[in-house]
Amino acid sequence: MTGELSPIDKAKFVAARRAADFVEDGMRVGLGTGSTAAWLVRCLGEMVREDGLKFKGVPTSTRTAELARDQGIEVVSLDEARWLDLTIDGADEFDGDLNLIKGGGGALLQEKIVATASDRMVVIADVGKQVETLGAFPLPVEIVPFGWSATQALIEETLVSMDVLGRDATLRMNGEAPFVTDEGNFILDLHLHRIGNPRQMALVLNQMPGVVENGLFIDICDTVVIGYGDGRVELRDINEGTIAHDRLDFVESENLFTDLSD
Ligand SMILES: O=C[C@H](O)[C@H](O)[C@H](O)COP(=O)(O)O
Repeated sequence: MTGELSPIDKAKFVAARRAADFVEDGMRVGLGTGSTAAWLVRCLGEMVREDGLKFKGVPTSTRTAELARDQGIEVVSLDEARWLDLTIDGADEFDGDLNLIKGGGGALLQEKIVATASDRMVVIADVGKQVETLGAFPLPVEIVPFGWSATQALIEETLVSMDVLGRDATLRMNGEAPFVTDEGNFILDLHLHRIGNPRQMALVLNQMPGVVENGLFIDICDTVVIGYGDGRVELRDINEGTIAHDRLDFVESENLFTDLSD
């Protein structure tokens, strides 16, 4: 069964499985969105059902909320939890300073609010998400629908003077209609290729009237769990660098892996 899954899926799985061990009884935990975070939610569901793990999960999207409930996880809102011990989420890119691009799945706004309300953010990612400089992945920016093309024009104009290689901002579509986020907004994907100064970019974007939030997560992530297709995982901490190398035994975890991928 494991042989039918791609190395990238295995890498996502092992990162998620390793990070699930950070969750302890009684914690309030932010649950990310995306394919890697979905592995995490399934792993945690298994731990709730099989091992009696007890924690409250705060989802970062309606789809994560649905999956978490299906898995038997107790789901509460951020307003009920107020403050979280931990958030575990995926990323589209991470750099050497553990700064991130997120929002490929359109959930960046709730993800940033939840991660910022947490004592610790752990990112789970396959090694292909690691980059020297952020920006090859188009940067998602959540904008209000009103006057969206004026916001698009303002962003493109502003990018001309910044340390980026591209300036196209394309409206994300869902078939024939604009993609709409859980908060009822649109997404512009900025094709920058290289973001020389992510901190400055994040500040400049968030100062524009139509912009709600951008997908740059600066100084938010504390730890990255990097998964490899052969089962290896590396834990990298913002202060201490690499803190552990592990390997998940696919033979031992094959049942879990098989059950979860159904
Ligand atoms: O909006 C989506 C999120 O930021 C995801 O965490 C990110 O796009 C990574 O997703 P995936 O794990 O599917 O690559």
